[in-house]
Amino acid sequence: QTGTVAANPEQYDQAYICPVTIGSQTLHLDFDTGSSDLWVFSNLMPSSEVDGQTEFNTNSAGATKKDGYTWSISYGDGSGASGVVYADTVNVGGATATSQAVEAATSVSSEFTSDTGSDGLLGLAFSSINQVKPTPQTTFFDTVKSSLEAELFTADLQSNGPGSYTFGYIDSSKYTGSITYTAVDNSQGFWGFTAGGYTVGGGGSNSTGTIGSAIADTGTSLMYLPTAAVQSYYSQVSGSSYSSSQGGYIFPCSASLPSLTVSIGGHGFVVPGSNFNYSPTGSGNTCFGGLQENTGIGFTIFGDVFLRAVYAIFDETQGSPRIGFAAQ
Ligand SMILES: O=C([C@@H]1CCCNC1)N1CCCCC1
Repeated sequence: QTGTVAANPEQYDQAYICPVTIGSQTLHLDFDTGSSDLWVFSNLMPSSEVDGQTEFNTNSAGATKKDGYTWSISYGDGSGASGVVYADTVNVGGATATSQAVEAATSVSSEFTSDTGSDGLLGLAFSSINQVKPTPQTTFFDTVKSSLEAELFTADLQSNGPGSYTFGYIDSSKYTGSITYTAVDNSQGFWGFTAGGYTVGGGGSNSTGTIGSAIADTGTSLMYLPTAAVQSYYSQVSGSSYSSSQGGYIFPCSASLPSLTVSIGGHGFVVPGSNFNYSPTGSGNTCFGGLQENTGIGFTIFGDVFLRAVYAIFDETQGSPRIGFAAQ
């Protein structure tokens, strides 16, 4: 089988929301290659924590409670959720898991309550970091992958308009040129890979550094690189500065933004300058940068700002996982 589902950006491309059928309900979930739990708003939650989201009905005929199973997850951005576990049928654009662990929230943090466009998350990292106790559950991809035409999924994220995720096949209309594959280190449960040198701007203003180990995270809005690369980038942006009040680099919204070329698997991938204007700060006609420092996170994260510039293939067809990128 295969699946194809639209990936709809929230405001400022903050996250990408996809329709998922669970039993007879359709919920709109944030697909996240940086975590491994499929969790949903549910009827078990206090109404004070729900602001218009669709609630998974744990009393529906097809939902089977997994007695004694609980979950609790904390994300790097400080948000979190917790609850209990059911099994139900989950259909993502035609790819169907007949008995998928659906983690029904009993409580969510304020960040999720106020994210009114999302009814929960669908984790696409590795099942080794699933947070269900006493027994970790498989991700949707792990549950269905043996039934897929090919054991892979792809992400085509667009700015301000629908992109798509596919399960089981590569859509050759989504990219140009060839796909460059590189090995994945999943020892920490993420789609980890090694990135090489970077160049700011097309004018050969070459950097000397390399980026090193990184993760591909569709659930992270921005791109977080080592300080040297980030300072090198913003040194080419007139009027840019680090704002402690805004929590990152900002610049005049009228600034000209250079591209950033990153070498992965020996191929240079160009992120256009426009990708680095993330959103207005709300003051002084300044804008918040889509490229920020990775200090304090513990990871270099290739989030949506980077992923919008490529077609990404999350591939387990070779036995060992690999990730592929192609220009789009
Ligand atoms: O919790 C997260 C992110 C938060 C946003 C959604 N994706 C997961 N981390 C980033 C990857 C390393 C561990 C922390």
